[in-house]
Amino acid sequence: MVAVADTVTSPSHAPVPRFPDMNFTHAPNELVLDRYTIQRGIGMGGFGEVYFAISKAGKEVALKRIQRNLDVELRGVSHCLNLKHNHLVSLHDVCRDQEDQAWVVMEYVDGPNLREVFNQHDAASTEPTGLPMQEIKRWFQGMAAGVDHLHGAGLVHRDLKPGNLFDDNGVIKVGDYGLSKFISASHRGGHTESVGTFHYMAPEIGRGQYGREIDIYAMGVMLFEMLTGRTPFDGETPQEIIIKHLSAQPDLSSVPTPYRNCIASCLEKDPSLRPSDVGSMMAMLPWENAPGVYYYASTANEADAREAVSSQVRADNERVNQATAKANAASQQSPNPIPPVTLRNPSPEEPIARAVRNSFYDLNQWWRNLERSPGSKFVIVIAAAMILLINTHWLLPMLSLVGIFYVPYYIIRHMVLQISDPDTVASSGPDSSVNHYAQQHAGQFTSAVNRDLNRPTSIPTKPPSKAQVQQMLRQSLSTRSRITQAAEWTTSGMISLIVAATLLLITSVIGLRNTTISPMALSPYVWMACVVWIGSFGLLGLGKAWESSEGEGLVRRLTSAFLGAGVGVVAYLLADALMVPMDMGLGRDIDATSLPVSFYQSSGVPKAAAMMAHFALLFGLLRMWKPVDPLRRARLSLWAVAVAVVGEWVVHQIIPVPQPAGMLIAGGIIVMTQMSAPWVKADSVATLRAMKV
Ligand SMILES: Nc1ncnc2c1ncn2[C@@H]1O[C@H](COP(=O)(O)OP(=O)(O)OP(=O)(O)O)[C@@H](O)[C@H]1O
Repeated sequence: MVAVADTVTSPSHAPVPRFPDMNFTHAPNELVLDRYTIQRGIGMGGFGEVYFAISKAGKEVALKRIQRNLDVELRGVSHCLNLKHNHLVSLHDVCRDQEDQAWVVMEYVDGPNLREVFNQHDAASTEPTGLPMQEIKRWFQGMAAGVDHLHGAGLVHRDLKPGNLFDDNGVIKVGDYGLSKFISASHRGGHTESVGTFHYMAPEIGRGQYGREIDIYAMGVMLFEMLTGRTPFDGETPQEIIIKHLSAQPDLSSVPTPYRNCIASCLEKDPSLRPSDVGSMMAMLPWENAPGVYYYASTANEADAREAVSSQVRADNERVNQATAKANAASQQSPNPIPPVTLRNPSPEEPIARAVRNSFYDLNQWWRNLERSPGSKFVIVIAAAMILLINTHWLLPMLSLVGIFYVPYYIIRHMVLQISDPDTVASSGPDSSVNHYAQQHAGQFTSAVNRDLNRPTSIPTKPPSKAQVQQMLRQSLSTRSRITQAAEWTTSGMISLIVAATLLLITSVIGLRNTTISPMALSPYVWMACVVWIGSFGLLGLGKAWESSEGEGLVRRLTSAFLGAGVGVVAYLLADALMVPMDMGLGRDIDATSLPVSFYQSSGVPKAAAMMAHFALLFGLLRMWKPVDPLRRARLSLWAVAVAVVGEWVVHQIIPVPQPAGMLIAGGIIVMTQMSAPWVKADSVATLRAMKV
């Protein structure tokens, strides 16, 4: 053994040794595995020593030298090499040296691990306190994204704990995944195994069950620790801690209320009672998703998950996770399981977009792992730039062409999926806002119910009534900030703009199929599309403002009528500007001469007042805001469209407007608002009701 840490001549950017007193097997400047020069020892864990080393090409790596007596199945560990994710510490290689010593080569993470952050925080305070909320969110969301990716790939971490979470220049990364599975557990432990390791171990580990629920349990423990500065089950010895895991109930009194339900659920002794996946767990927290982060759901994205791993990995996981399958089968038979709130991304990523994204990711990974000197890398960049420049004459037109076809296809696909997706908690916006909705509804609902019933843990008795569920959902909606609401409104508005453009295309293609296309022929269609969009944008705004309560009917009708009047004015002005003939269809039902002069010209053409009155009556009479309510029964109800069209016809009998434009506008507004407005699917509500909270 050589004491190395204090004799290191490490590069200036290398961090200060964390364990200066430790004895490491390898000394600085020693070449291992024929290509890595040891710089210094970083630390020792349950599996062996970890070194900071530099490859021949100058790349920084962390080398884990597995303890000699451990029985390592390297073939198994190598499966983890397939996993690439922003929130996972990359495993570069797993190999043996000439002495048959096993090594794991991985990405070197410069920043501290969460254990070190906890220690620093503890040192600064006299009694245990939680980390700042922003930090908790950052660490936890990063961990969740990494663990979710592992689970999606069919892997269970098995050793989640603060020491395995790293802060890599602001990006939280999960390390050490998969290793414990391939290293014979019976040999693990050694002199470095600390009591700390046992704080995060789920009770079923003792029975040899290693489903992903053990990771959920560990995440629950860590969330508890981040919030309170203590672990839920503590003790002097491993045995004491294990007994508490097996039998004691966590004391959640020091945990802030919005997090209690989630933690209580994660710390259930019975794995089948825990959230079934990371997405369900995150949905129970009062947080929005980090931008661009989506979670696999237990059932929803299995197809995507399968794509993420090779068949070899799956075969291996099947073998290793048989115990998990048994546990899950048992859980299905167990009485009264709490159904997981599985809320999913409504539109699986478009295949071409995914392929492009993956290619960029692979390119990026290849570049980062490329063992070339900075000089040769520079030459490669210049060569690539030259090749691109020389080919711009055909590349640019081709890209534009792809854009012209691909962008509309992408948008339409996205919209169609939003409507047809059976399990969606729908939203008008991009995926992030869907997840946001899902989280708001599920997470805040459950915590709100518990708050309401003054019940901190999740031991249920009676499911809430439908009215209670609705009230809870509205309550949860009311907690959202104005800025969030405004952002959602704008997103809905953008979606409805696209729907309006699509409607314009469809109606004009049908309407003008036998006519020569001219600006004059096109103008009524453009006019209708504009009016429909303005009407639905206004309604979406009302819907957003009113979504958190049932509201007072008369006030809403009056407000809605005002909005209708505004739509009427805009319709009138636009018709004037676009020179749309406004006398079409007017004489069909009512003789123009019998119309009031203040509303109509002598030719029967409606004045602004007629348009205002018509749409005000329509909007007030039909309660047009109803199709925008996120708790409406169906996302797109054709009944609502039919009612709007018939209602408009009835109003037309009293205050005529051009037809069939009037009916098309009324129907169009209802179609567009329903397609663009967020919606909580009835089944999701039923699932929430079924939760015995
Ligand atoms: N990829 C890495 N980059 C930088 N430091 C690392 C890396 N992996 C591990 N370390 C550090 O090396 C030390 C030992 O890590 P190791 O994972 O072996 O032990 P552990 O997490 O304490 O225990 P266990 O082996 O039970 O997971 C820790 O201080 C850890 O922060």
